[in-house]
Amino acid sequence: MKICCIGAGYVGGPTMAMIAKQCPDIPVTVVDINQARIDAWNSDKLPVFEPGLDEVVKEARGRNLFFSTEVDEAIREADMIFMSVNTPTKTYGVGAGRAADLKYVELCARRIAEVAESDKIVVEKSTLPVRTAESIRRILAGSGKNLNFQVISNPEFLAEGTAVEDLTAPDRVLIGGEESAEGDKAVQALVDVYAHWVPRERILTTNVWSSELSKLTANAFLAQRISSINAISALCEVTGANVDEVAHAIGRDSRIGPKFLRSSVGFGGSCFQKDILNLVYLCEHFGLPEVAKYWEQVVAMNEHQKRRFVDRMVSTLFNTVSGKKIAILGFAFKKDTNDTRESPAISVCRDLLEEQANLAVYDPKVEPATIRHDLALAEGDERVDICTDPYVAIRGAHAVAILTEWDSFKALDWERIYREMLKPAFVFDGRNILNLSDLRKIGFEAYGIGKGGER
Ligand SMILES: NC(=O)c1ccc[n+]([C@@H]2O[C@H](COP(=O)([O-])OP(=O)(O)OC[C@H]3O[C@@H](n4cnc5c(N)ncnc54)[C@H](O)[C@@H]3O)[C@@H](O)[C@H]2O)c1
Ligand SMILES: O=c1ccn([C@@H]2O[C@H](COP(=O)(O)OP(=O)(O)O[C@H]3O[C@H](CO)[C@@H](O)[C@H](O)[C@H]3O)[C@@H](O)[C@H]2O)c(=O)[nH]1
Repeated sequence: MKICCIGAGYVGGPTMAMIAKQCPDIPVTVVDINQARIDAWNSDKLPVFEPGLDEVVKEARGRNLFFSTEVDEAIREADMIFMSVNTPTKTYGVGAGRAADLKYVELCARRIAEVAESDKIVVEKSTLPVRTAESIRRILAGSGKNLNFQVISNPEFLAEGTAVEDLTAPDRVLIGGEESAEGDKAVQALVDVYAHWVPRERILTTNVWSSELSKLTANAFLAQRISSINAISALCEVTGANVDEVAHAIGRDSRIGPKFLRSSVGFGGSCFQKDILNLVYLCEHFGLPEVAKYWEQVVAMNEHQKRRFVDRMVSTLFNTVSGKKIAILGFAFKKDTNDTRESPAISVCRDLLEEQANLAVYDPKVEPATIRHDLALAEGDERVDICTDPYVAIRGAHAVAILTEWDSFKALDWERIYREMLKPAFVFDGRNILNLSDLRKIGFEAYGIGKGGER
């Protein structure tokens, strides 16, 4: 058995590194058209920051894990091909702003159809709309070759920042296949790969459509929990209730459970918004407008939460931030990642710039070039200073906004920060990681999400 994975991104790289680590008997080649990315995977500075990933890659790379740009060769040699390419929201034409753009997936399928010389199991690892396997099958069948192509679905549930942990001990692995003898054989081949380290009872097998739909559904449910608690946070702020206490109290009900109830400035990341919009589009496509509207509200509430955070900052800062220095702590969409895709920090910073604030941004892992790109800053734009030291970012600022829950922010010397800020010194904790009453004792005017301000 030989494995190839097309797409060496946040999913392809870590998942294949884990398979290679756990299955030393299986050669795994990860290919990508992006030469710089492949070079980085072959270097000491991996393109993806994930705790524990360096060790996993170092153990397997060169032994049975390879990164390459030789896409055709890897396809030809493999028995099983994972498609782990990006599936962003479509920005043009029919379904723009909602539907998933499947052009990269289709290109992969066409490439496989063109160069394959033997039977292949094609695994959908990318997140795809339900029934994509049908299109892939048709494209593969169009090759006119007398080969057996089995298309199975194996969505990935890892979260960034905990990818290695999630891949080492997944809650479940989901594999969906065609309901036929050939389909069962293909599913079994992938079950055998995961069974190297995942307990058999955690490997779920379903039909292919259930598997595809379960991925979108899982993300919709997860994001819905955040939007639900964030909706309640707005009510907490005007009533004197504390959203952390409410979350704790409801989470103790075993039917609700305590996880994923952290109120925040809003959810980010490359998946939640994209996947919900994809679900919304599918519902509309299948003539279910009420269902579409229901899920769309999860995204609308998230937009509202981000905007509400900025509005609260501006109104608290005497209704203007024009010309004021605001320190931004954290730019990644969550801690322990250098990924900024759909990070709430992007919209918060853009809105503050719109209000003519000057920003000093510090993030321990995000590259300055990424921040400049995300904020669409022109060369020499002096409104945003990207700092490598949090104390420099905060010195002389009117306010600090915490936008990512990096642990290091809790350990900062807040007494020193208070001394070095303008007074009154405001803290807006968009992640509820700081103890507001301690900050108030120091002298700060401190605000959290879902908590009243200085009283
Ligand atoms: N990021 C996550 O945490 C996460 C988790 C679960 C599922 N997913 C899903 O996994 C898929 C991949 O996500 P990602 O975050 O890894 O994306 P990514 O953008 O980091 O990586 C995708 C890679 O595919 C490459 N690629 C695109 N077309 C190609 C082609 N024709 N041939 C070779 N390489 C090609 C790109 O160059 C890129 O490096 C998406 O469908 C996403 O929704 C992502
Ligand atoms: O209680 C919470 C939990 C998360 N978040 C935010 O929600 C976003 C997403 O976080 P998380 O889900 O942990 O990270 P992702 O890497 O986006 O992972 C999600 O998206 C992936 C891609 O589809 C799935 O594989 C994962 O299962 C799913 O958790 C981040 O901005 C978090 O800060 C909150 O605001 N409150």
